[in-house]
Amino acid sequence: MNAVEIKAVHQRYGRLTVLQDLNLDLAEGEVLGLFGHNGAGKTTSMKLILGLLSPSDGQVRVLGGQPNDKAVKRQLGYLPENVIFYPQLSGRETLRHFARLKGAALAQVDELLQQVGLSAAASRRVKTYSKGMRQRLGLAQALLGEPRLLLLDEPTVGLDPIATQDLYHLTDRLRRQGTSIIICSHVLPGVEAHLDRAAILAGGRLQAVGALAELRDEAQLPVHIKASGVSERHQLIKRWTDAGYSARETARDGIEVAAHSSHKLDLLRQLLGERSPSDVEVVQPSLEDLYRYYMDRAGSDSAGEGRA
Ligand SMILES: Nc1ncnc2c1ncn2[C@@H]1O[C@H](COP(=O)(O)OP(=O)(O)OP(=O)(O)O)[C@@H](O)[C@H]1O
Repeated sequence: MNAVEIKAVHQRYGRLTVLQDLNLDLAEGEVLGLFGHNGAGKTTSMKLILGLLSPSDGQVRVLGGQPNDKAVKRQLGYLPENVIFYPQLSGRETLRHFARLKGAALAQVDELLQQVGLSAAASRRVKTYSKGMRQRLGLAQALLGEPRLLLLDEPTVGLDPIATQDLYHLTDRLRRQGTSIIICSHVLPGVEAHLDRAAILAGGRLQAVGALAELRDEAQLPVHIKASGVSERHQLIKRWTDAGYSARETARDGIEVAAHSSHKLDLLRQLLGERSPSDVEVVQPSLEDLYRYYMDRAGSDSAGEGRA
């Protein structure tokens, strides 16, 4: 059974269609990144999964049931984009309040405060918390009741680099325990190593979904080979430029060449065999590169639709 099944969903607000024919599944224990521009439809998709909205058309099933079923809701955890708490309550009181609302064990509260690094601040009022601390409290709130499905909307906003890493280590651990997770984020660097698949939305349409390797295969973006300490690099650059590659000099006897992935090994052999570089790095297209590719493609598609 999939944790989430979204089939042929259209979502309209009045006359505005914000999701068009959305089809998306999430397997149990899978981590999916959901990306898209402002207004692409990410939060709307989350709200459909949470049962806060009913689809105008199509079907959404969550953990084998209806999203608004109470038994299903109890197994969901949600970190909203803007977390709002009662400022007068302490962190611990806040979590106890949410635990009661959710029917989760109060015994979890201190354990979760520790997990998100808020034990020392547990008795302080939330109004004295920094933005990052409030975000961590929001995360602890989402983890109450050991959810089988966790939805995280912009979870790293306000988190410092170590707290961001800790968050991703936590999602890694939850995934190993079988939790299904959807992460919506505009902060792409750092997240890709923690995803099974990425989904890219633009203008309410799903532009791409798959493992990063699959998206790389589809997008056919170039791999960049960078090397430093290359002897007689001008000859090599000339040879590669003549062969149609985009090659250039970089600092400190460096060289950089962009090539289709299928040419990578051949270029590496030439580089390593003849020029004995002091260092070599192969840079695959990043999630950001893929995101930009699919956004550009969506832009030119809709321009095409406009002309038709
Ligand atoms: N309650 C509402 N009534 C009318 N339109 C809405 C409502 N909620 C969202 N929208 C519109 O639906 C579209 C998708 O919004 P949504 O919040 O899902 O986008 P998002 O991808 O989460 O954006 P962001 O990255 O800015 O959070 C936008 O055009 C938005 O203006």
